[in-house]
Amino acid sequence: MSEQGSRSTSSAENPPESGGVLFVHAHPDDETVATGATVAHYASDPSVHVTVVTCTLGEEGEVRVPALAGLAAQQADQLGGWRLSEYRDAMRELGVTDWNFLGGIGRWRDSGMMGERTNDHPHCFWQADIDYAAADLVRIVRDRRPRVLVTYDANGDYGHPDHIQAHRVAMRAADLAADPDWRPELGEAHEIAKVYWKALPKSVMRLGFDRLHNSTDNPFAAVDDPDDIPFATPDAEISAQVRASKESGDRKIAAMHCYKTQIADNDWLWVLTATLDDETCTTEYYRLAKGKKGEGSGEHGWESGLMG
Ligand SMILES: CC(=O)N[C@H]1[C@@H](O[C@@H]2[C@H](O)[C@H](O)[C@@H](O)[C@H](O)[C@H]2O)O[C@H](CO)[C@@H](O)[C@@H]1O
Ligand SMILES: [Zn+2]
Repeated sequence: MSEQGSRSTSSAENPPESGGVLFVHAHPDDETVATGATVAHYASDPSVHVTVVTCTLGEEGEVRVPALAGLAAQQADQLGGWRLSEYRDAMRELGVTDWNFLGGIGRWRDSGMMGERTNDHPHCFWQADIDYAAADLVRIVRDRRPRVLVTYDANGDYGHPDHIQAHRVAMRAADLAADPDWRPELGEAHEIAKVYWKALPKSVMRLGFDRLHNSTDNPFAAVDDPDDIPFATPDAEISAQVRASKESGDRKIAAMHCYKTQIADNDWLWVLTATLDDETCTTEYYRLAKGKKGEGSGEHGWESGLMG
């Protein structure tokens, strides 16, 4: 039994070098919104062990359910516990049993948006020493021995401090886990074969940008040209396109519905989901940051999965 979740298979059923995939995310809901269809896809594959590590409880988040407003950080400061319950429901919808919080539940606090006073909180993730925080992830890597790691790029996708820190800690842990001379008491060294960063192709960004143009809750309302949106990736730099099955897509949507405090019923994410076809919503993209690209196909030679 891992610290918080329970491993779906014992190491005997899940030999160390089998196709394990480790997702490292910053807040409860990122694993679903950013990679939920991919997580559900592999969680349904008996030959792949899925491990999710989330770095904070999301204590500084907004509360988009009026009746729960009192949970906010500036009031009862109980949002972290509430988001933990949302997270556990979402894990169930995605079919993930091996879920974990970095360093244990509550170890690292949500840092708030870049530049906010909360970035200085002594227990926030943005203040974490990288090697110190990475040690807990090395322990998980050396125990689960995944073939693939998925996290964010160096900008943390969109520049949130916890996302940037999740990238730094995940990449550092991948390096340290492979070094047999580094903290051998944390387990036998293990080298992760492939590292992917979640990515959004510019072509998909443009499609979403146009569809959101008339939405009342449009986070990109001030942007004139989708090419000015910094976190989209040129299609040619994308390595993998994971087209999830309808079942995995349905699991992603069900998991998104678990996060009522973060994704309100009128949220732009639902507007986008409603206006795009199912396949666009449940197709997720990745850039290969380390390792050998598997066989690709189509116009861009994209891989269709991560485990090749
Ligand atoms: C998707 C994600 O990473 N969400 C973070 C983010 O949430 C944003 C924040 O509440 C901001 O104030 C809002 O304007 C914006 O709409 C939200 O996406 O930052 C939160 C605080 O660190 C974090 O809890 C949330 O998970
Ligand atoms: Zn986040």
